[in-house]
Amino acid sequence: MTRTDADGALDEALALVSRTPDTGGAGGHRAAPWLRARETAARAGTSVPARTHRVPFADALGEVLTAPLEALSDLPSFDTSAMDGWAVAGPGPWRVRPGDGILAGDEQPAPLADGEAVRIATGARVPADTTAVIRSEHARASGGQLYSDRPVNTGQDIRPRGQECRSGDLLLPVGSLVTPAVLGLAAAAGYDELVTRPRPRVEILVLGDELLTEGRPHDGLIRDALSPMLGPWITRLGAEVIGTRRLGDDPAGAEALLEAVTSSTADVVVTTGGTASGPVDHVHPVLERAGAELLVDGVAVRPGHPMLLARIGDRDGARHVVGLPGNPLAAVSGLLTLAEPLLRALAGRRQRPRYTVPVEGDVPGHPYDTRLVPVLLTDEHAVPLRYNGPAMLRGVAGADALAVVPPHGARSGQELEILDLPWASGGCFT
Ligand SMILES: Nc1nc2c(c(=O)[nH]1)N[C@H]1C(S)=C(S)[C@@H](COP(=O)(O)OP(=O)(O)OC[C@H]3O[C@@H](n4cnc5c(N)ncnc54)[C@H](O)[C@@H]3O)O[C@H]1N2
Ligand code: MOO
Repeated sequence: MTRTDADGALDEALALVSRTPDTGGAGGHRAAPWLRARETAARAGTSVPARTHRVPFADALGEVLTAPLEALSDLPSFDTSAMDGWAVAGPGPWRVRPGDGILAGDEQPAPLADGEAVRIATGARVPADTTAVIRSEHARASGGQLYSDRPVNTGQDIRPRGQECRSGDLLLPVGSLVTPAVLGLAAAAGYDELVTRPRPRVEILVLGDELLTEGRPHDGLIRDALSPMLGPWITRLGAEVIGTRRLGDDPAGAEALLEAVTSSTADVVVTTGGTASGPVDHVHPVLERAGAELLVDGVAVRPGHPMLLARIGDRDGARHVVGLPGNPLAAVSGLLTLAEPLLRALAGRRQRPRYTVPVEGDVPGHPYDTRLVPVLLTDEHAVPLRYNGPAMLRGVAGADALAVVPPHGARSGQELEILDLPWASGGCFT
């Protein structure tokens, strides 16, 4: 890049379309501070009453429990050998019981007599009156007698019934995220199905006449970069995407948008484009016609400042609309600022813990607004990436996270809040 190019790209990244504080791109409405916008989105989701369903394990993965996970039996449900070796009763040496010994899954074995030993496998039921299990590598059998190489402690290598839990114990509370480990625990505790909160349903509407669905850009037309990106991204945020549709900028597109925001079966309608105040920017007028309440109308963040969040209907039957700006990195900014906290809350999930990382190198800031900048994460630093202009995906496509840069920028080494990208955090089981 020449210096002039770099300056131009930076200006665009900062999107200095408005140099006045507190005005968003959305028709001069007051822009919400970035952090407050995220909190508003989270609160909007929390205010929607939770639904609940009973589903097989595969469908429960990634949802949260709406009923406590209580043990359906003691775990372990019988006194269990923790090692391959010998079950013994009383002090040694011991008489070896003839036969093959006891394997995992066998019926309850006959009790041991005092001074008796029987071969036993890991996971097998220990006979009544067993006082200890001796590992095979610590014992010698010879002439029908068993000898231990080392002192034997009462109870050693026996997992007593109920060691992990008693039947009825609370294993996990309501609100726990169903992870693969939770599925394992639930299976061990005797469950076949789980009672969870259904993931929020999302419909995606991509607005714009200039969008091509295949081939190379030509004649002023560009490829739709958002349809391929948003569905899988929103799925990884823990939602169920019920469809992605493209709508034109003409009156028919506006009517279809009105129909969708007023009667979609989705909990959340995500739109892209049309958030600004251009001649064919339909989102605001349509939301007004739909009687929507604008919860966030512009955010003091670059890129993405015209993003919005609206609610249609009362709390019990509320549907939310997240309006993402059309510029692709601005849309990513809206996803992380509004869609993610809203969807987490609607899914009953905790908001992600906040954390900071020192940034490598100085980062220019916007005079009034927060910036979100794609970064790579090393062991020590967040390294800002180039190609972070609002219309560019080149930076974020190679990024682990976005760094939150406060107004006026950051000095090298300054701690910046980090928003992990869903695939980098690896925290999504969808
Ligand atoms: N007078 C003003 N103009 C603009 C302002 C402003 O404050 N005053 N804000 C600018 C900013 S910042 C953004 S971001 C955009 C937001 O615009 P819209 O949400 O109305 O989006 P569009 O105008 O429809 O598109 C903007 C841009 O993005 C391209 N785009 C749209 N959809 C896609 C897609 N699916 N894939 C790839 N690219 C897409 C579109 O072609 C435009 O280039 O408004 C600025 N203007
Ligand atoms: O620059 Mo705009 O802020 O791309 O959303």
